[in-house]
Amino acid sequence: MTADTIIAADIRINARWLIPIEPKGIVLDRQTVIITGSRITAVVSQAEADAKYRTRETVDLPQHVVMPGLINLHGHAAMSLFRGMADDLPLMTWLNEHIWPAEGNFVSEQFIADGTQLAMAEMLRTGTTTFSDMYFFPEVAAQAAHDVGMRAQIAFPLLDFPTAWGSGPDEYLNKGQELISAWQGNEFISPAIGPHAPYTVSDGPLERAIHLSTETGAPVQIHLHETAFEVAEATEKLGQRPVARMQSLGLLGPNTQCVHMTQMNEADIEAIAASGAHIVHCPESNLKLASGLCPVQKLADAGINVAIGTDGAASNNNLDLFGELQTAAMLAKVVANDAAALSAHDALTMATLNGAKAIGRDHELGSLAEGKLADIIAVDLSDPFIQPVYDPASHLVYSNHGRAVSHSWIHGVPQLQDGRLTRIDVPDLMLRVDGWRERIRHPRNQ
Ligand SMILES: CSC[C@H]1O[C@@H](n2cnc3c(O)ncnc32)[C@H](O)[C@@H]1O
Ligand SMILES: [Zn+2]
Repeated sequence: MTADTIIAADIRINARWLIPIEPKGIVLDRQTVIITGSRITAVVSQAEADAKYRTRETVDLPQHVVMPGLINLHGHAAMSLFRGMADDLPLMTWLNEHIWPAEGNFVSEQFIADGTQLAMAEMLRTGTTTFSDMYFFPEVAAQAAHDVGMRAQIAFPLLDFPTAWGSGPDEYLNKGQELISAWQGNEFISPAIGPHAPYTVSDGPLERAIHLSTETGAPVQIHLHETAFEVAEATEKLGQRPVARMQSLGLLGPNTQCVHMTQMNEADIEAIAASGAHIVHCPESNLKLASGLCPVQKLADAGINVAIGTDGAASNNNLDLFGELQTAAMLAKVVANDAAALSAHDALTMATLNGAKAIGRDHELGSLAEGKLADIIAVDLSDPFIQPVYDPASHLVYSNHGRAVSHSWIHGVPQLQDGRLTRIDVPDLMLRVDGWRERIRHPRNQ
């Protein structure tokens, strides 16, 4: 090889193991990922990298598995400030008696800025590089994610009633339109439309949300079939199950992400499959609020794309997507009565490529391949809790927790180095978070 055949690049990551996600089920040994600017320009053996590439930086990860960054497809980031505030309650009691009153008292632009940063710190520490958010002041959340350099789908909220962010559907939709105009086409932030749920949004605003989605191409994300109560109440009051109502309104389609999806019958599954809508599975929130079970394997067998999300830290109570995968894989087996349901590799695909598909970005995110964006994580498998290593995919899902994530890059920019965040001032953030704890827990607010 002569000097002029040597290729110049920016970063070289030498990994002990590599899980590219595509092709599915593959684990490669001693591979190198080459990054040039924001993209992966090669995935080659370390010997080939030695011969062909010269980079300005080399990162040796001799005990690590390298894979695409995780995609947390459903959450309410700033609700991290309400973590542990109201536990052991069913959904409607949790919302009506605790969360909605607290949101009325505390949600403001500063609450969103600080809470979103807290959530991003946790997500980055545990391997997430792209997240989806549905919460108030989405313009503040979008700016917060952009400032840190995280990728995010930011869905503006749509409800029938007033909140800290607006007086009702007209204002939510007007402000939402502004959010879409401001961020559409941005490489980091994808604006989206977030009608809260069938029981909080009536037909008129839902139809306007569908129209806005068709007009702008912005995806819709909605909580749907979260609890048995939701389905029973809708059936009794409206004579229709929520999935059927969404189908007749025209909300189901390839640009729609349905979150939770418990209590599904055969007709619901058929309707979702035929529409091409995506499902976002949130197993830990479903378990903690005793909401119900999502039949993940059955949905996948029906050809539905199933992604995964943590939901907010007030109902989970963490944003560790590796922990969520463990729960998802374990639960899928019981629900399907089949220990082979949702294998470790299927679970990893759910948190990467399936998430990318749901937001329409699988051409550039969700796997490690030449030309894709350099959103990459490394997990250190050297600790006793994760040894010995026969199959790194098994450990990532069944033995790991996000605490073993050591490095991450988003758009080729390092976000986590040896477990330390590069773009968030954690001590300063903790002071602000503690200020919120004092305000929220002050006796006058009890
Ligand atoms: C439309 S802004 C988000 C709105 O949703 C509330 N919320 C948080 N978690 C859940 C959940 O699991 N189901 C339904 N609603 C949820 C949040 O508190 C905001 O008010
Ligand atoms: Zn939610």
